[in-house]
Amino acid sequence: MAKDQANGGYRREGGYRNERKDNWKGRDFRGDSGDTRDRRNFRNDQERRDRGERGEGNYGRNDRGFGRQDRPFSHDRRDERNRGERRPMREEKPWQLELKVQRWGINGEGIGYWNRKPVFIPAAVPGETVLVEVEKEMPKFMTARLVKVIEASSRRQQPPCEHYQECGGCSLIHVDYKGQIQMKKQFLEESLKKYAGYTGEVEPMIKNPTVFEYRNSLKMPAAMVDDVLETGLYKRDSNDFVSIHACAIHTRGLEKARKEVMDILRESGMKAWSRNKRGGLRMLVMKEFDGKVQVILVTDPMDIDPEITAKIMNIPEVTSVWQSIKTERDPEVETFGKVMRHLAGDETMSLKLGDFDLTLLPRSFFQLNTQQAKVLYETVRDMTPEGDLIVEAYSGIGGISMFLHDKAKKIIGIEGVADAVTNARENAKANGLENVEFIHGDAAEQLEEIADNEDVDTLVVDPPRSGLQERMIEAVKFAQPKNIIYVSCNPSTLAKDIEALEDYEIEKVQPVDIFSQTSNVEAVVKLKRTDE
Ligand SMILES: C[S@@+](CC[C@H](N)C(=O)[O-])C[C@H]1O[C@@H](n2cnc3c(N)ncnc32)[C@H](O)[C@@H]1O
Repeated sequence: MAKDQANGGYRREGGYRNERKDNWKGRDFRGDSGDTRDRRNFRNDQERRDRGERGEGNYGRNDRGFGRQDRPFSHDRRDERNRGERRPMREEKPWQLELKVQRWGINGEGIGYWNRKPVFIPAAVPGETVLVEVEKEMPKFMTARLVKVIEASSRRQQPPCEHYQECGGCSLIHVDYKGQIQMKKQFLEESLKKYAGYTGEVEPMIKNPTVFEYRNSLKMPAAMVDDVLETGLYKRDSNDFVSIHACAIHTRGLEKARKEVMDILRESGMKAWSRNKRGGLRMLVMKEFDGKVQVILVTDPMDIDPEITAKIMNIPEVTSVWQSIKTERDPEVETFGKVMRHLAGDETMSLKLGDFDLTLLPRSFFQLNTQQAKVLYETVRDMTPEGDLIVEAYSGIGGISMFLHDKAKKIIGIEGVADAVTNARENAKANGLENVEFIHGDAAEQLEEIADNEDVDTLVVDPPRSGLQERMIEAVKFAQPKNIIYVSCNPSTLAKDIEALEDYEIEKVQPVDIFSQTSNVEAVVKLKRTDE
């Protein structure tokens, strides 16, 4: 893709949607291409893989929904075996194989087979014939790096990103949008079938009208590269830092402001944190809503020069600057440390979502795609029956509860992050919603307490990727709501949770595309108690 020199990124004219497919035949792939944006995610994926969850039969047993040319043919596997590749002796590395890609993996990788063993190949597309280099052989699966596409899928497209081979964040960016939607729907269908025994309808995906430049927040680690402060990511399965100069899914406002913030930090002489020195930038976190940007500098213990803060505040889009101090004692998986300092501008971010004005503090969660958050909330509203009491567990800053305000006499949201509860209460008040209230606490504990005193008509849950904890499954069984609206960003945990709930059957499954270019799948499922 041509670079816009002045911008240091991509040409903006025409947007990314106009990117054309390339001829991929014979293209040489170098470097890694796994899920590397967030090491935490990678570890989760790796753990899942190690537990075998991602192995045989997880989904995509057939390539339903793909074009004829993409379908695996019955002779494919025999061909692979007949090619007679043998495992090389140690000294013969690298070990290369030519494989036919048979189906999708749950992280958007292609899966081929070698001697009946699944081979996970990031950046490969079902239907393709590829040359791969084996990276790892485990008892039940293998992982491999794509070296060359010998025969390309018609779904393959030129990724509009110079970093895509190293940054696995957008694990489907090499697939056209139709192919992305097919992969996601298939993942959802297969998960529901495998874990929940559901073979009914899955509604057509509600598409994302803005498939690039939609992501309203970024979290990027900092490092020194040739003595220059950079933000980027860690390569798959390693501690190797890669500078990211332009991201195709961050909003334009975020990317513009990020470049300006980094210029200011470099000019000021700020260094990246390193283990053997005190002070320094660990991570840059930024959010953009309605054209306004919040900057959060996550640092080792240090004072930030007020001149730096003033310069950052001078960037036209920036309305808020915070510092989070993170030490070795803070959990590595947490983005922020215990100490948050408000340095300048507004304390909260504000945004308009449909008819509602919402505010949020740095620690509060909000959906990564603002436009699709509204669509998601409207979908939840449309699928929620009227009743006396609706409880929303995992309510964040209260958006869903607020969208449901006229569906019940009372709506109670439960949220574990105190700042988010503060925001949710203020949001309900500011929007004049007297029947919507919020409790700070653990979803399971609070749901049990509510259900001890009142009948819950509908329970809405929107848990993290890990799904409902065992304790929450027990709490739901105790509360026995007539309906459950399950908002999920992970089909595997969604389907397992539905199975664990036992007394509920699926009435409707509505996928909503929120995270285009990535393999993340969002879905809203309506469940009804079977004895109702
Ligand atoms: C996927 S977010 C959904 C937030 C909200 N529904 C929205 O649309 O913005 C999950 C939320 O669950 C909260 N959470 C995670 N574990 C929790 C628990 N055990 N009890 C209560 N809230 C929890 C997180 O802080 C986060 O705000």
